[in-house]
Amino acid sequence: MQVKQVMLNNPETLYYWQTLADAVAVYQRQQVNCAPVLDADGEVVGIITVFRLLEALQQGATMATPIEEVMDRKLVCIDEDTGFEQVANLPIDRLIVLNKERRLSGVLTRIGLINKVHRALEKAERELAAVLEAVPNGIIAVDREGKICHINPAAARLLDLPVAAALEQPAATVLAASGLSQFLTKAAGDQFHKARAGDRTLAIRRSSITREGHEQGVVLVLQDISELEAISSELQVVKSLNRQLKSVIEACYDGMVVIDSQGVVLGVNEAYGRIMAPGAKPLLVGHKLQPDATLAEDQLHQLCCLVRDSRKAVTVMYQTPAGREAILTGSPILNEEGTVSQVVISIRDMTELRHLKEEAQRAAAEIQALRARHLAAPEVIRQSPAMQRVVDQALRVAAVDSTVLITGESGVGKEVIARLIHRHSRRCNGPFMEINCGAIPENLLESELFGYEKGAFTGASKEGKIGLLEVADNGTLFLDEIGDLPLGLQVKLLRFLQEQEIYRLGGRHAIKLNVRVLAATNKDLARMVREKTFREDLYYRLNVVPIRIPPLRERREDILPLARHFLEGFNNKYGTAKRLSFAACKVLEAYSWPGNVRELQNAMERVVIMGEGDLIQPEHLPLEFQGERQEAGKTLVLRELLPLREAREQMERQLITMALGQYGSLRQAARALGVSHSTLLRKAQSYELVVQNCTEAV
Ligand SMILES: Nc1ncnc2c1ncn2[C@@H]1O[C@H](COP(=O)(O)OP(=O)(O)OP(=O)(O)O)[C@@H](O)[C@H]1O
Repeated sequence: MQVKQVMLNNPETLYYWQTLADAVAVYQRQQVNCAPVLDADGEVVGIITVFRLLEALQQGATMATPIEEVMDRKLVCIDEDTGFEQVANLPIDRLIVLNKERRLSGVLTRIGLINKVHRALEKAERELAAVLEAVPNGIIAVDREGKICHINPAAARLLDLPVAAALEQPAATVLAASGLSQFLTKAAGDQFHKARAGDRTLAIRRSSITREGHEQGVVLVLQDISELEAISSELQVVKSLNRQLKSVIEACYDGMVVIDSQGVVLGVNEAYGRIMAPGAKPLLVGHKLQPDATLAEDQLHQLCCLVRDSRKAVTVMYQTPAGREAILTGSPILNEEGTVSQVVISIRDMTELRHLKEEAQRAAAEIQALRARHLAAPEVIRQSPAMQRVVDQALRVAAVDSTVLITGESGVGKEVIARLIHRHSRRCNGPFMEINCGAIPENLLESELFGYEKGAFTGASKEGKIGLLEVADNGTLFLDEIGDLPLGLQVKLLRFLQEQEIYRLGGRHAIKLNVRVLAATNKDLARMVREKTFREDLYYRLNVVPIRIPPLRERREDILPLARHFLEGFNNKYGTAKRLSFAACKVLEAYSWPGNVRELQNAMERVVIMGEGDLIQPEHLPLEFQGERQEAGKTLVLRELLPLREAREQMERQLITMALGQYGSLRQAARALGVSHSTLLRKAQSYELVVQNCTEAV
């Protein structure tokens, strides 16, 4: 055979020879013991070892001899398809590569093999390095000894150190500087962890590199999530703000609609439907407002246009088809260019608000009335037949719903009787309201009684006010000092008594009520009618049932029971134990009591507070009592200037009362007064006095 050349395992070195002897010499010189054999075309046709070659040559072998026959036993045969990776770890020195016909196609020594593997690995490594450099995540590979065997630029950047300073360094030390060494240990597991490194937030994941179940190293993947975190927290804030805004709008008692510049509804709450279009199809987000769709929608559309054009907040009033009154305020939201990007419309239901206010006022007034009623339980103390008659009358009249006019001097107990009537009437569970017509200026009195609508007059409260008549609905209104009611109001009161309905000041709607009116006066209303200072029609309307309470001096039997009643009350109040001496009782009984029961009540309180000792003597009583005692029987006491006719009437009334009280008989009394029996009877009748033993009620 003609062997032209032998290629040694070192591919860079080619040796040419003419004879086999040359080849053998090359082998020996290179100190190798095997080599491929190439044919004349340069194709590797076999492998041959030095010793086997010599041996085979000696035995006359040719290149056609099967390879197994000349193969060194230490060699392993592989075919061309077997990968380098699979044989790289085999404990062999030589590798023979066969072609398909199982003929030798090449040979690799360990060095050549490793070189080849290395080259492949280096290529793969270069490709991997390029990939690792390109990825934005930081990657740190740590070998079995715990040293960093790879760190990509992203990781070096995140840890703020040069790649060279980290490579081959103990990973625990390098990562300790950034506080990340804990993630090297198995305890960190293979899930993501969040950690701070400098001013960054990192997501870290640890992966083990294992071979045959043993950990060979660790790879840490680092990701900078600072921006992500910031964006995510911003997103959270925006989401939560959005949620808050939605719930605020929804929780609003007022209606709210947000509309964009094109008239498309961006948001609407439930209150909108309740106020503007109850029961109608709801206004939906995304709906474009149409000018002529519904009244409510048309209103929104118009308001939106007004706000868009003026770029200012606009307020309009709107009356819903159901008769509700609403105030709509549209406010613009301007964008950076200064044009209106959205319009926020708030809708306030004034009807509801007004009703609520009235309800609250009524409730407050009723509470006050209830309290007053419970606090002032009218215990009517009486001993005299005259007062007993008054009480009987009151109880009788309580059962019917008529108007009552209670007359009598100041402090006789008119209010007490009024309360008694209310308490025993069907209305006793309703309010008892009272007003002193003489204590309130005329202009105020009207609004107090009838109430007023908002803006009815200058200075009126914006929301309007409910009047006492309305508060007293289903109850009783006690008009004290009715004689002081101005003429203008007398007309209004009369109208109310006839119609049982009122108009508030500035109001156009009649309000139906169910109120019983009790009136009281210490004035002579009949005379006022004559003098045209009190309306006759009202007088007769009020005077349906008249009750006259006699002054205390005309019912002296009541003085001591009342005095003891008040004394007991004040003893309880002030923790005293005062009682009246016989002499003091006589003084009290003799006194004329111009201030009536109220004066007696005040006197008892003064004595309890000021008097010394428990037994009240005449000297403990107010000075005017003593003076009158001395003067009593001699002269008539006048305390104030009054018209002669009134003085004469008072005097006559007193004298007739005294005479009747003293003699008990009309004739004897007439004789004592020096008038005829019929004159006395006529006068007693005109003064509405009771004449006992002679006639019944006069
Ligand atoms: N018969 C009575 N029994 C118990 N207390 C009485 C009686 N009469 C009057 N009083 C008390 O005397 C005081 C005055 O009574 P009241 O206010 O009813 O009189 P009035 O006639 O309405 O007075 P005015 O004309 O000033 O309005 C009240 O404190 C009342 O409680």
